[in-house]
Amino acid sequence: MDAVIDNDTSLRYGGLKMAVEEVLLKRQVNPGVAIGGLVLWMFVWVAWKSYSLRVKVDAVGVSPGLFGGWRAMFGFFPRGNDWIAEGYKKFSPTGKWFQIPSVARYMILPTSPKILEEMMAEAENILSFNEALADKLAIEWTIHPCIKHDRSHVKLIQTKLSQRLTTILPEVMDELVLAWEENANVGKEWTKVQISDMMLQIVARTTNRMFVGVPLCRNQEYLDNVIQYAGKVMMMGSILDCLPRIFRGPLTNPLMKKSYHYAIMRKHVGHILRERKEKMRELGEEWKDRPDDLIQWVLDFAVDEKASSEEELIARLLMMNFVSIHTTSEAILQTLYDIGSHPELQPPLHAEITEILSKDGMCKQSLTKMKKLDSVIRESQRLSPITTVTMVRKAMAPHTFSDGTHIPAGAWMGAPAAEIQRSNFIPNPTVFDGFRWERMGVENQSSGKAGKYAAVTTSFDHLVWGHGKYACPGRFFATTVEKILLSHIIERFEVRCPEGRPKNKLFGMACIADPKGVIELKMR
Ligand code: HEM
Repeated sequence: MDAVIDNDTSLRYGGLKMAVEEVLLKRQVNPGVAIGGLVLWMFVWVAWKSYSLRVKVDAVGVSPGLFGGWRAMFGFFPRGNDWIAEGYKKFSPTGKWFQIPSVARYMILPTSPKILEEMMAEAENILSFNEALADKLAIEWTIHPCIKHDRSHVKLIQTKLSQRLTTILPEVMDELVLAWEENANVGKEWTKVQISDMMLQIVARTTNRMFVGVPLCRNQEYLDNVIQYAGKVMMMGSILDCLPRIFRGPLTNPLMKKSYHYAIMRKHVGHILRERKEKMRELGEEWKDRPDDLIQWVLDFAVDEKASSEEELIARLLMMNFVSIHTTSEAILQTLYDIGSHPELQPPLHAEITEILSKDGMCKQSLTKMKKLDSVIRESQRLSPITTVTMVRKAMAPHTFSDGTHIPAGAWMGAPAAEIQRSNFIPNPTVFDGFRWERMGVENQSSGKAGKYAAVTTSFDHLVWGHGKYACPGRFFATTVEKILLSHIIERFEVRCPEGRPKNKLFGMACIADPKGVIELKMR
């Protein structure tokens, strides 16, 4: 299959090259002049973009001089997070905004909670979350235009997936345990485990038990395909986002072998989609016992012929895998690194988990009762969020905030989430204190505010999932999967990080758990 696609790609390249040469020959344009013109055009395009989107907000990370901002763009990946920390420290005491350069654009960051509230409340046609998300991941190219134009996948998560969470628990549990036992080979001796890749496999398989069921969720080719594709959307999306639109179409396939990944999906789910469609046609509303999985949900949510085409249905399946696998796996990895480097947390966690499971077994109520575990998960995400900037918005129209800050159409803004979460609204904010949220929950029990400190609860102080109407709709599912797997590990194993907590990799606005990090496990 790979070879076919490689041929396909080289044919496409060859075809493209010939077509370009033909046009240049016909118009008698020298190729050198054409390349020079293209470079000049790109230069003018970037200059025009920077000029039209300028805002009266202090910049951080920009060195002095005419091309300071441009030079700074290239420092964004290694230093972007340092700039945000520097800007937040400098400007948050006065509630001012600041901006940092990234390769694709400037990101404007308010520090005042009041402005964040205004930003969140603004209508989608003024400050758009969907446009920002679609641009950031070049979603029309990396996945499919239907994802941008029809947000039914969000509705599907909020309704079908959430309703199914309680009933699916035994299946998720079953798959997690099986996947863990098959991947981790740990006995009574301390055993070193490089956990990152293993966690991706386990989460992908478990998530797909819900999405596509058995046996497909255990098919290695299918799993590798959805894992690899999800990783590529993230990486290639950021590259394509930096380029003018006209380059995105021709470059997507060579960069990410999209047609190869779609072909693998067709191979594994194409026949299931066809069979289900046939049965839907045959039985219509009379088909009462239709399967309760993602494949059926995307079929049920498809409103017309185009939306129920194989291509768009596969795009939805890939999108769901993209939003769930790496995010959830990263969060589990970060929590395991924190638990392993704080051995004092393990006896109370173990006691809580064994007591609850021995009384009630694994069910939704048991997971809700695991307050210590919930607290550790929230604390881990607070200090190691998957992205250090959330609530990103793209201005679709010029907008002036209540403090007089004017934002032109096309400018981008977001909340400096990681810095807000490390600020002084809690004691010792830079220290990892695993049970702080459980204690705060107990203190606030009488006022009925205990839920305020749960891992899934968002606020302007806790932005790991975003906040407001676009907050992550998958956070209930993700936290459920996290709790099941972590409680299984803690119940059976001791965990330690012999070389200290593996350090996070900060890259632009991303915060990634060390993929080479090692933990040690020993059966209790
Ligand atoms: C620990 C795991 C996860 C983390 C940390 C996470 C985080 C986020 C964040 C930060 C956003 C953007 C919100 C904003 O910036 O305002 C988001 C959006 C989103 N997440 Fe998650 N997520 C996780 C798991 C999941 C899962 C498991 C699903 C699906 C089942 C999911 C589905 C989505 C979707 C569809 C959006 C876009 C929402 C929209 O378009 O309105 N996420 N997530």
